Amino acid sequence: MSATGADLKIAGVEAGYGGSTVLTGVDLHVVAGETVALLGRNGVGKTTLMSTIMGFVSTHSGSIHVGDEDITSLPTHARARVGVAIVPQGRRVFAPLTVHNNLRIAEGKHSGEWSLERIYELMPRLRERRTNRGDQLSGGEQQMLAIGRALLLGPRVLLLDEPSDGLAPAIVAQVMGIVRELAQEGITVLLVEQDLRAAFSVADRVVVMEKGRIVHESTTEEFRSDAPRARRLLGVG
Ligand SMILES: Nc1ncnc2c1ncn2[C@@H]1O[C@H](COP(=O)(O)OP(=O)(O)OP(=O)(O)O)[C@@H](O)[C@H]1O
Repeated sequence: MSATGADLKIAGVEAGYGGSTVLTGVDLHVVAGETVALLGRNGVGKTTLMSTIMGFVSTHSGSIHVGDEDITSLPTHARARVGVAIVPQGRRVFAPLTVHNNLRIAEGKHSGEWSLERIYELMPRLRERRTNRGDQLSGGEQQMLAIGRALLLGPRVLLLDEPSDGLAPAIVAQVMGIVRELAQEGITVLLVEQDLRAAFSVADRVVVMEKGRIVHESTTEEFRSDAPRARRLLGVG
C-alpha cells in the first residue's frame, strides 16, 4: 500500500560548522506528499540544510518538525525512526558489498512498508545486478542502490541530494522517473538538484536558497515562466 508522507516544517533554523553559521534562518514547509526542489548557487547551504534535517549538523536555533514530532534535538538514528531518510550526495554505497547485501544491511533496521522485493520491483535493474559489488555498478545503478537503501528505512520524508550528479541525461530521466513514483506513493520529497530540467520534471514547487536562507518560493510552473528571475536567483545562463 502507499506510504504516507509527513509534513516537514523548518522554522527559523540557524546552523553551521563549529563557530561558523551557514544557515541564517531557514523557514520552509514541505506539505505531506509534496515534492519540492531546493535550488541555489554553489555554497549557499543546500547540503548543510539536508545535513541539519538529518542531524549530522546540529541546529543552533529554530525548530524542525516531521508531522507532529519535534526532531530538532534528536540524534540521527531517532530521526530515521520518525521517518526521515537521505540519499546523500555521492551515493555512498558500500563498495565491497554486493547490491543484495547493501540492501540487506538497511533492511535490518526498517520498520516500514518497503521490502527488498518491493525495491526490486521498483528498480528491476538492481535485481539484475544483485550479485555485483557496489564498486562494479554504474553511477545510475549506484544511485538506485542508494535510493533503495533509503527506502528500506520506511521514510515519510525523503531527502535527495543531487541525485543527477555525474549521470548521463538518459539515466537522469530514469532516476527522476523513480522519484516521481515515490512521490505518487505519497512520500514527501525534498530534492537538491543542479540539473534544472530534472528538478522541474518532478517538483510541485521550487524554493531557492541564498546565503543560508530561503529567498524565493513558487510553483514549478510559475518559476519556469519567469526565466530572467530564475537566472538572477540561480546565476545560470
Ligand atoms: N563539513 C563542513 N565543514 C565546514 N564548512 C562546511 C562543511 N560543509 C560545507 N561547509 C561550508 O558551508 C557552506 C555551505 O556549503 P553547502 O555544501 O551546504 O552548500 P551547497 O549549497 O550545498 O553547495 P553545493 O551546491 O556546492 O553542494 C560553504 O561555505 C561550505 O564551505
